[in-house]
Amino acid sequence: MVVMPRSLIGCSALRMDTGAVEPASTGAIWSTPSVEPRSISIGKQIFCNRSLNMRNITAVGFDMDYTLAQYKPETFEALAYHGTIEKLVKDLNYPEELLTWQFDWKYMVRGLVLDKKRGNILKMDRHKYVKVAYHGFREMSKEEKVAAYGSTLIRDSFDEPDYALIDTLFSLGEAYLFAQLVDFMDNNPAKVPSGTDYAHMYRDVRSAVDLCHRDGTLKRMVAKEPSRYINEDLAIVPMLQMLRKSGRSTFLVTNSLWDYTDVVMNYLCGPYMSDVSSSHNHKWLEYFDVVITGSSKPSFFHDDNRTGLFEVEPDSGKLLNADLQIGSPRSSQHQPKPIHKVYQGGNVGHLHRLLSVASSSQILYVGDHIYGDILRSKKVLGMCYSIYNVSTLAIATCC
Ligand SMILES: Nc1nc2c(ncn2[C@@H]2O[C@H](COP(=O)(O)O)[C@@H](O)[C@H]2O)c(=O)[nH]1
Ligand SMILES: [Mg+2]
Repeated sequence: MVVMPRSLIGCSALRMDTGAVEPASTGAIWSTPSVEPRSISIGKQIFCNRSLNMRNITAVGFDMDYTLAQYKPETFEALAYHGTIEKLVKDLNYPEELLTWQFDWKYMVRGLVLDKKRGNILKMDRHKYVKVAYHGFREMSKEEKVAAYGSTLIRDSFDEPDYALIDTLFSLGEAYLFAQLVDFMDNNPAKVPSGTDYAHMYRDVRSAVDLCHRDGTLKRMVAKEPSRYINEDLAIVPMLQMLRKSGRSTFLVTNSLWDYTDVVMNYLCGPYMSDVSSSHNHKWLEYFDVVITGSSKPSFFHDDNRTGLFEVEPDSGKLLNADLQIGSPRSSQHQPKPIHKVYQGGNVGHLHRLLSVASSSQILYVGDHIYGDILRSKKVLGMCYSIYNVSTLAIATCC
């Protein structure tokens, strides 16, 4: 029997496995405590909002970061948090005392919304009614909430540019830092750079976080010691093997670039590979038919996306022009699969050709990002999409 990888089950499973005890003061404010004790651990429960006939699925694909690779928030998000503070202090003139701040990785959860202008953190229901609102770390009264967000009849869109959605686990650190900065500015207005308001602080945090992802602050550290930042998951390889044995193609589409993807996937598939010591061991590629790195999701899923596709030479990382046949694939029988399997860029049309699938409805894609991985693809293409680790729930499939 193949066990569902922990990475595809939900982050609460991950927390339980670490043995961490939830402090009463944190983590609970955004969620309703469960009334009954569960006899089955959350890591083994399966949730779904509709069924999917796997008989129609010929290719199953995965996102990498926070889908196959479950980062340890206590180390990975803390790294991002401290890296961001360093940039705020060194490059953007924030006071040095920020360097002593600590990050509570259990405090924020996905699904929250930041009100950039007012410095508030909101939890709302599906009708966009603000249920819980904090200004920094202070809970707002009902009167304050009504004054800011109106009565039940008037709804804001709660969207960009005035609001930011905390919709990936990558955003937990920046949401926490934003709340800290709001409190800090309220209490020490003279200590923040002049002309700064809440929205300005949010922009500073966002650009510092963005830089941490781009300049190697995070990826260099993960590459040095993957086990410190990523949970080992022994169920990933058997799951991929099971899918391939069933005759389905498997693929990876990630926004990470090749060098980092290779590090992370080597680590995740490492226990199943004979020689993980070699940095040029790309044995993990045998578990996939196609690997697309630097995919720039969500635009990867736009049907009008004209981003070029490159072949990646795995040993050197060199990019070569990819020579794919033009035209749409007609049927899976007539299209020989290309022999190269690592690519950068491209779009969903290239993916179809590489997999030799004629229709998006034959593809199941598993991702963690509700907008980047799921909504975009489903809305634009009608691809068969699946979310496995949405918040602490697990599986939602939609065709
Ligand atoms: N430049 C930025 N990159 C970011 C940010 N948040 C996450 N990331 C990077 O995106 C990919 C996600 O890959 P996927 O496998 O989930 O498609 C990974 O490399 C992250 O480091 C950001 O704010 N800015
Ligand atoms: Mg991801």
